[in-house]
Amino acid sequence: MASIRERTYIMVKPDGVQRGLVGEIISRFEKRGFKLIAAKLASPPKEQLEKHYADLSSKPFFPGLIKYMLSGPVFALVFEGLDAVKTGRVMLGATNPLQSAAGTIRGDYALAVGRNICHGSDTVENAEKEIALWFPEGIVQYSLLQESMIFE
Ligand SMILES: Nc1ncnc2c1ncn2[C@@H]1O[C@H](COP(=O)(O)OP(=O)(O)OP(=O)(O)O)[C@@H](O)[C@H]1O
Repeated sequence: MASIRERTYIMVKPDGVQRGLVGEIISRFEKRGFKLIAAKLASPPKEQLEKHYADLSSKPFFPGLIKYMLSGPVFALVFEGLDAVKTGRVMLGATNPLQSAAGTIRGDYALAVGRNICHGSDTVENAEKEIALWFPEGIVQYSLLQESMIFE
């Protein structure tokens, strides 16, 4: 059964930050009912981005992906809530924005796969690894007072 304590790592990529979409992306997750438990603007070193995307290191687009991710700051976020990983991916839309449904973040704000605005964890296991990589200092613990209005 899906947990209401499931966590996902969401990252606004450099194009999303430059285009002023940080607030919009946070707002969509907050309005959906997800609890914001960590957030920061960061300029990560190349090694951290290579670690984050290690599973793609053999892809031909990998060098371009790392260059793009190094082109400006990213905004790192962790949200908690029911089925956060899968629902977060649905909210982001398909990897290639040309295939992303309207109403999704990529479907509303992006056109190119190499400029697709945001990242979202693809499994619960990867989410936990990514949260540890991006927030070694830990996340913020607090109670969401409106929780009984979001979950049964
Ligand atoms: N064919 C491609 N050309 C250029 N960039 C690509 C291509 N495929 C993927 N990417 C970039 O690599 C990122 C990671 O690809 P992956 O297949 O893991 O998709 P994803 O899980 O939807 O994306 P993300 O991990 O960023 O959420 C994509 O979001 C995109 O920025």
